[in-house]
Amino acid sequence: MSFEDPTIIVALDFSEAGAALALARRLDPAQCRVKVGLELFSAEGPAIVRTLQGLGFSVFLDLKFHDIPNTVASACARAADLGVWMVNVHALGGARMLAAARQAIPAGGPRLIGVTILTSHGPEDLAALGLGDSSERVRGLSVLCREAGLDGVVCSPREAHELQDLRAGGFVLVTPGIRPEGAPPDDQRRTRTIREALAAGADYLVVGRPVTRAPDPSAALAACLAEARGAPRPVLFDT
Ligand SMILES: O=C(O)c1cc(=O)[nH]c(=O)n1[C@@H]1O[C@H](COP(=O)(O)O)[C@@H](O)[C@H]1O
Repeated sequence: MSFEDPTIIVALDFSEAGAALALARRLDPAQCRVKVGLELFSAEGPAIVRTLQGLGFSVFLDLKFHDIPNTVASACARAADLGVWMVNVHALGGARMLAAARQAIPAGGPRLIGVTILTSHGPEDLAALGLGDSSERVRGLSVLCREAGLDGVVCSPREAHELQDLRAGGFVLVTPGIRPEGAPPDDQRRTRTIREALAAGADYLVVGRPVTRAPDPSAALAACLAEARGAPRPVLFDT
């Protein structure tokens, strides 16, 4: 892990700016990035993004856009205006929606990432949705995202090792569903530890409650960083 490229993204899932900023101020922007998701953005809007940027954080705007191509493209353009580091859309929006999102983000704008299959989905959820096996589905959607020119995907750390061939050329794997050994999964279903996720070839790890709801969030993040530093990483052969 280097100063320029923190691997861990802390999910600031809070209901208002005060709590989110109190937590952010205990974190070091050189050590982690932060994610603003549906809850915090719905409460505080673009202002919270700008405040976090002002504190020195690069921000992943996680609003998981999923709509008709024109609507998603316009939303991506507005996200790019905010100067965020990363933004995501649902891969299940399909090839035309992904292509429209890609076109809407200017060169040098945020990294555009496709959410494949949510890490909260287990086999029963996938069966009920008619989506079948998660690894096959994640691979198919990841290929779709790559073909549309996206910069990477969100997948579970359980699928990361099967997507290593797609990482050539800088396509990144972002993995939420991170839980320390023995910790409760909460609503997540496809989880792994930090060490396992990095060993499987994830590029960025999204960590929420294990840090933000810890009695000492700074110590919890320090433990995550130590685990990340000690993790083996697969060698990436660029073809
Ligand atoms: O796109 C995401 O960030 C995301 C995708 C996914 O499949 N699963 C998932 O958990 N997330 C987000 O990652 C974070 C995980 O939080 P914790 O479960 O608290 O670690 C939440 O903010 C989710 O919204």
